[in-house]
Amino acid sequence: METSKKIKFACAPIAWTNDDMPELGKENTFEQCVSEMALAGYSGTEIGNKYPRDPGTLKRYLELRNLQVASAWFSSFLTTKPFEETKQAFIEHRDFLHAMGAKVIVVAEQGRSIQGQMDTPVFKDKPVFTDAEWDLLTHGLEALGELAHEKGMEIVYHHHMGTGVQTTEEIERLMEHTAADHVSLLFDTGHLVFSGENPLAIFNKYQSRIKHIHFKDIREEMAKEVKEQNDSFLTGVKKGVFTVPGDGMIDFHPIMDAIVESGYEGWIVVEAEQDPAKANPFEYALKARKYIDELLLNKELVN
Ligand SMILES: O=C1C[C@@H](O)[C@H](O)[C@@H](O)C1=O
Ligand SMILES: [Co+2]
Repeated sequence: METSKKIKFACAPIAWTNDDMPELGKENTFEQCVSEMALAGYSGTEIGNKYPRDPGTLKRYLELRNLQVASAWFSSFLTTKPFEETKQAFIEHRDFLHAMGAKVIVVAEQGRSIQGQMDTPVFKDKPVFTDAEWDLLTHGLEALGELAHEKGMEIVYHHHMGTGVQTTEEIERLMEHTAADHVSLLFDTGHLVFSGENPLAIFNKYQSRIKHIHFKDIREEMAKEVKEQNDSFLTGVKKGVFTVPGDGMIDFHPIMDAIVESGYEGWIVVEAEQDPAKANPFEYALKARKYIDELLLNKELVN
């Protein structure tokens, strides 16, 4: 089997410092984070709160370590705020990512999201969008897609636990009601399996629209406990629901095979948020890199 060299591997800073819960990893510095990513064998990074926001400064730190910017998260509020507010914030984010050389912009709708609420049960109380909210979301995303095109970029929509686009049906509705050339999809293995979806089926169905990938694994017992005990998303993260690929219940072999066979070109980002005091980020980044190398074994590299 052949692997395009155009698949690149990145690491997300969330394993070092968690932007959703800044107390997790507050002792870890930006320079430690990017140095350890590079040392573990990754060629890219996403962007966290501790990263310098000035493109020139950030480039200098990253170039020293041969790291590129894969992308960065953007929270949209298309269902709950006037479009202009999301638009202005999006343009600022787009321009920063463009200056950093990224090609895709991660977008996740946060209208009525419970992903940041410490005490709201993630399985019981996730939002379910009304028809009117779906219209606001799909039309707004298409408009953001057009704004991204102005800079030769794409938006990649991040389905996410505790939001209005989490389940297979919700992802399908989003894909069916948005134009393929305006709205692409981010494929996050951890969120799909945590939610009870079939990641391989989603990948196979939407491979032509998937332009960014997050790899994370699930500790099965913890996921079960979060559901049974009505925990929030953040409590789940603290308990250790997520871990790096190869350390949990997901078999990444058929997933990697499907990605390679599809001719995917872009980033695969190892993004496994857990408490850095319990799971040393450098150790886990290395572990994931080793597992990915095993997944790619016997796959011939071509240009
Ligand atoms: O891509 C992501 C960004 C994080 O902030 C988020 O909570 C995490 O779960 C994720 O998948
Ligand atoms: Co993700």
